Amino acid sequence: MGHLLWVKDIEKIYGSSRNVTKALNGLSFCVDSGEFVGIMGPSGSGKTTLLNCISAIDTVTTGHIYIDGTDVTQIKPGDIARFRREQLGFVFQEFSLIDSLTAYENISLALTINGVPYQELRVLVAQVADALEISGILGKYPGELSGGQKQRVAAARAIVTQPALVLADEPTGALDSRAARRMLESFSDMNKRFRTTLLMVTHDAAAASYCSRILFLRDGGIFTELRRGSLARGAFFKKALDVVSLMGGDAEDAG
Ligand SMILES: Nc1ncnc2c1ncn2[C@@H]1O[C@H](COP(=O)(O)OP(=O)(O)OP(=O)(O)O)[C@@H](O)[C@H]1O
Repeated sequence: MGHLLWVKDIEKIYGSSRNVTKALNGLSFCVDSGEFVGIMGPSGSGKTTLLNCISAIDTVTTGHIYIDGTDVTQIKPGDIARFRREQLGFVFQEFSLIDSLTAYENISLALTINGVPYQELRVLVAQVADALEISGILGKYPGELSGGQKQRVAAARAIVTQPALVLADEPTGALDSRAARRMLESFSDMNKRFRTTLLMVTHDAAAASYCSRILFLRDGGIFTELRRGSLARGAFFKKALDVVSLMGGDAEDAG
């Protein structure tokens, strides 16, 4: 099949006969291994619904979603948690770290659950901590970290299991612009260094300009897509802004 993620003709309909919302409307696209793909689109265009369907948090009404050849829509309920733990990494706007665990423990938790031997676990955590420049704060608790540090710990936790795909939903939404930039540089670095495949929902064209490709959703379908190619980030940002304004959004915020 060749593609790491293949979203094939999905529809997601919420509600019953009198109050129906088609959140996703015949949506199809592919992501290759090693891509860093941004998802943009106005509020209500289906971005979160899409991430929820890809991660089997929600079910599609029709269609199929393949991750590394496995049809997510056909996974038995009892196998979903394991599939998520082994194949996916998540980064959310609100960090979702466990406050009673140190940064090190937060990052290594999934490895412990997966039964990774202690020595191997130490090496894996050290490697991602180094890449995300958080080696010096691994002993701290989330309450002792800045927003940007917390988000880099969350990113380390997402990639330490070497998942097929990392899903990020507004990962810079709660960060100031400097911390956001650093986080996005970390994502870019993770993408290049570990060949991590990333799918990132964002309202922010500047954040999306770190991606190699941006998919623009409207009314639950693909409005258009942009490829960065050899463009400098600034030029890609301008192209993304043009699409945002064409879609009727605001220059700073497509939502
Ligand atoms: N649980 C639900 N029940 C009914 N309708 C829903 C539900 N979740 C989402 N929707 C509807 O589906 C559509 C897509 O919503 P979704 O949250 O995916 O959009 P979004 O692009 O992520 O928006 P935002 O940028 O505001 O987060 C919207 O019209 C929304 O009202």
